[in-house]
Amino acid sequence: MPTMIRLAIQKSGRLSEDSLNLIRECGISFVASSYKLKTEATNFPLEILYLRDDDIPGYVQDGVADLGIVGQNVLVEAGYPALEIQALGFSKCRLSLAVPRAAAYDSVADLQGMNIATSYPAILGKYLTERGVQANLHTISGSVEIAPSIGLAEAICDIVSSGSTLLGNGLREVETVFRSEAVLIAHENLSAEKRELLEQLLFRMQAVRRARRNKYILLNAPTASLDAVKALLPGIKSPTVTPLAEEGWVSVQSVVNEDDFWHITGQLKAVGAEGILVLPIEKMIS
Ligand SMILES: Nc1ncnc2c1ncn2[C@@H]1O[C@H](COP(=O)(O)OP(=O)(O)OP(=O)(O)O)[C@@H](O)[C@H]1O
Ligand SMILES: O=P(O)(O)OC[C@H]1O[C@H](OP(=O)(O)OP(=O)(O)O)[C@H](O)[C@@H]1O
Ligand SMILES: [Mg+2]
Repeated sequence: MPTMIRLAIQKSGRLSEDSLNLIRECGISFVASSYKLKTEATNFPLEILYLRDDDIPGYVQDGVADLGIVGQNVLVEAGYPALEIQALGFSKCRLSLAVPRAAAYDSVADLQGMNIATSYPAILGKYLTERGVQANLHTISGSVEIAPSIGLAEAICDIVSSGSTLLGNGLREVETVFRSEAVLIAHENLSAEKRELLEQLLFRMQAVRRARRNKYILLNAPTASLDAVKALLPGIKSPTVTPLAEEGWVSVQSVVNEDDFWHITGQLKAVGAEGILVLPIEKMIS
């Protein structure tokens, strides 16, 4: 039987959709069903396991799964940070300490002796110890933000993204303990065949991620402005320039980084560019 590589992803939750999208954008097809907890891809030797995210680091550490997609918060809390091989750029969030809105708070030293509710006792314990603070950590597995209002704790440490859960529960963020995003993790001793499959997957993931960070840009410019346009659009090697049917004009095609895009577009217009079109890129291979 040909070698298959086994990837564990979250069954349902904050990581699920982006994990499935990433696999699909890598050109891997499979039938996902909410009942089947294991599927095989039809066009790549990949088996997908759908699990609770907390279980994924342990399964990959033990080699039950070869690969996994999980938040760094869960990976570090489980004690296996060394399994990380690639940050994936989604599910970005932070683990923060928060106190009731009206509570006085100057510095982390104010947490000395307090009861703090969290689902991340290992990360929080290390953070407090490094700062010489001793607190009583109460480990709860969810709805942590409720703890102060029901008298369970005076502070909490939980995941924050927009901050609306804190706001809705009368809490204010006072310290960032840890920053997290989704990562690809791998078992440390993969066979040579599985390592080769991992390399192929990483190559595809990098092409997808580079494509997401860049846009394809097409524009018309007066030939007299070409040097100024070229200086703004370095492209992968250099921009493609073709003459237009109208004398004295050229069409320019290039790739721009999403972060620089609006800034560069303004400058292109200022040097005479017209008819600027911007298109998404599906894959980008260097
Ligand atoms: N609000 C958020 N914004 C961005 N990322 C988040 C947010 N909340 C959680 N995450 C990230 O997504 C991961 C999964 O979050 P989720 O809330 O789905 O976990 P869960 O409830 O523990 O799921 P499971 O049922 O699989 O145990 C978290 O560990 C974190 O890395
Ligand atoms: O800062 P915000 O944007 O409000 O996000 C933070 C909330 O998101 C997560 O919970 P989620 O909604 O995933 O529910 P869960 O507790 O069931 O995991 C996390 O546990 C926080 O409660
Ligand atoms: Mg979980």
